[in-house]
Amino acid sequence: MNSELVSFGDRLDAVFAAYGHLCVGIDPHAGLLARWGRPDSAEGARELGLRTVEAAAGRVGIVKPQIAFFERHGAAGYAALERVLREARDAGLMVIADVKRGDIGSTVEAYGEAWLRPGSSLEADAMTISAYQGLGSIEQVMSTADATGKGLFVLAATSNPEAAAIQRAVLAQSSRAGSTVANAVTQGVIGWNHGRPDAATRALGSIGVVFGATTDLGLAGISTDIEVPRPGLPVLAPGFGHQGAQPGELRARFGAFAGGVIANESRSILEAGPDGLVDAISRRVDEYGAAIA
Ligand SMILES: O=C(O)c1cc(=O)[nH]c(=O)n1[C@@H]1O[C@H](COP(=O)(O)O)[C@@H](O)[C@H]1O
Repeated sequence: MNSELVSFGDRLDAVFAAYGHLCVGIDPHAGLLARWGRPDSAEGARELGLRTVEAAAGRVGIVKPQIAFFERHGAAGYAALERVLREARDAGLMVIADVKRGDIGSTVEAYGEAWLRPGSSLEADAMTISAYQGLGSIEQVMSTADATGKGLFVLAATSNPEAAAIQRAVLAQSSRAGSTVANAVTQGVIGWNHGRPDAATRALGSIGVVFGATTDLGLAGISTDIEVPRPGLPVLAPGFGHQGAQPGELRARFGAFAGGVIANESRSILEAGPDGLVDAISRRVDEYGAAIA
């Protein structure tokens, strides 16, 4: 990594210190657009996104646009998304592009170029990614993220109940035989961060995992009372708010991982509508602040 580049993990650590752990999701569902009095179109999605960016800036540090809700409007949706991404980054927000990509290594690299390359019209600070094709398939993009100050969040133990059948399955082969899929992904990411040359000096790594806030991590084979070797593990945690998890449960649910948790709420905040957004965000900031203190 070039010596002047600030790693994603260091930037995230600074965001936590300045703004706390809340991440506002930008998910322009059709139902939310109706509630906002906006059309279910690319234009409506752009307006919801820009208004959310405006309300989030200076109050929270991170936003997570869910790309599916822009993609469903085709090319116009992508133009809307480009604008939202740019305005969010210009406003100083850290942006996690929720794209959940994954493929053979050479194709994953192309996804990395789209979402993480500095100067790309879709540039974000981090993206969500699936290691379903093997952790080896995302190694190159993990290296690229490290080298360019970007981050990745690898799906490990997601918030949807139907994920359990696959994510709790136990590996029969490999160096992690006997481990659940969820834990193998988690340990692989922890090991990657720990293996970076500057690991000992970093508070947080640049590669994180996704743990649903509604997920029983113990049942997924992930121990929350382990000592995580430096650097700490960034954890994108959706499932708060609409899906049922409450800010006050954060420490109990995440244990040793709590310090790295990015608590995402989308619908539960956006439901406040354009006029109630600032209040809804401010209230949650306080609740997570108390939960993490
Ligand atoms: O990667 C994600 O963000 C994600 C992972 C997961 O396990 N569960 C999950 O809900 N998500 C996303 O997080 C957001 C949750 O939205 P709300 O339930 O409205 O807060 C959606 O954009 C989901 O696609």
